[in-house]
Amino acid sequence: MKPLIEIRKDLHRIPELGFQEFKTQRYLLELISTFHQGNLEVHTWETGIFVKVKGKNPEKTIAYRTDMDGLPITEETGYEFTSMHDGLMHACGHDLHMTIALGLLSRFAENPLDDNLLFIFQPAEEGPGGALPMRESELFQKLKPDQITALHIAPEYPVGTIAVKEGLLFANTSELFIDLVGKGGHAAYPHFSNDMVVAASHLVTQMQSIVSRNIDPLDSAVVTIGKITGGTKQNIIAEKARLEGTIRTLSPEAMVKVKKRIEALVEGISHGFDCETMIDYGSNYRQVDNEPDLTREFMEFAKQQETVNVIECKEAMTGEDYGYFLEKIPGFMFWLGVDTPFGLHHSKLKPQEEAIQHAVDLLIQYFTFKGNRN
Ligand SMILES: CC(=O)N[C@@H](CCC[C@H](N)C(=O)O)C(=O)O
Repeated sequence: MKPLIEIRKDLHRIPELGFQEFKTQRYLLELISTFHQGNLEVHTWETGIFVKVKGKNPEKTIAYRTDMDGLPITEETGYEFTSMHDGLMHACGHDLHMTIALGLLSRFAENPLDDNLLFIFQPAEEGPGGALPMRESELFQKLKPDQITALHIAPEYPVGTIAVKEGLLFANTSELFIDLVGKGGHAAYPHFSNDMVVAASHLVTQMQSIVSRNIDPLDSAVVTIGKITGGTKQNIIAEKARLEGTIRTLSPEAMVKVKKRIEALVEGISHGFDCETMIDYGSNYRQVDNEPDLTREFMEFAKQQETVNVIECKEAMTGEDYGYFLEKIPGFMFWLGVDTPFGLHHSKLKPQEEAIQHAVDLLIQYFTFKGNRN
């Protein structure tokens, strides 16, 4: 097999958006077809893939899940293997996550464990969310694992460090799209128009009070508007404006509360500015809740590995639709240190590639510990 570092470069060159991971799927299938096939069962699902490695004497199935999609970001890493797809980039580490899965799969294809392993290559993590429909698919119901593991790269930790905690690791998320429609007109005659740039600006400012005034200070939430569009030209009053954002909370209850407040403020804007408003919550992800016993066992196991530094971290406001797998299957996710100054979703994100082999070595040990009975 090609060195893992080269595989990661190949995958890095071809980022694709959610449910459009056609080249990525083809690349993965071609590579997997070069692995020892005797113990493998390969199934495609939409642009994703399930690969079962049949165990020698299986009593259970242990799953490893990786995401597959990239982000709509124009890459600025300066890599010689930079994205070949204009405006798209693997800026959240899914190229590394997939490479780690391939490293594990090639190893266990040749040397199966007593138990079955299931590799889940999941599309559309960044949106609209592949985990829930994949989990609900007939295929998954047939292959259903007893335990599941996943990792996410962490720019802030050195290579060799993993960070994890029992219970809540990632937040509940909801996308947020708000459309405002008023009345356009000549910039010199504001009194004949109904300006949606002004209405949208008020709404953005008002929404800042939700976290500071409606959420218990000892709880936490995020309301971020990441994109505003509106209007057509500098001397035309904008008839339409659109806000695009995301909501993050540490409990499903707080998510309901934040949404209620947004709805009340949006209704206020539509009365106050005499405009039409529409709210769309896009895709919603369930919190990532690590099952305590398996997480503790994994942490204890990892601490015994000489090359691994284990940190007990705090929960983060990032989201992950992997939470939907954890809703039904006991398991956990952990952060993998990749030591880079630029954060997730940044156009200059350059994870240290040694982290790949580090994760593969750790997970070979861990799956062998969990899936062999001698
Ligand atoms: C790990 C990570 O960065 N995940 C994404 C998940 C996207 C959630 C959804 N599309 C949203 O924007 O709310 C994140 O942004 O946390």
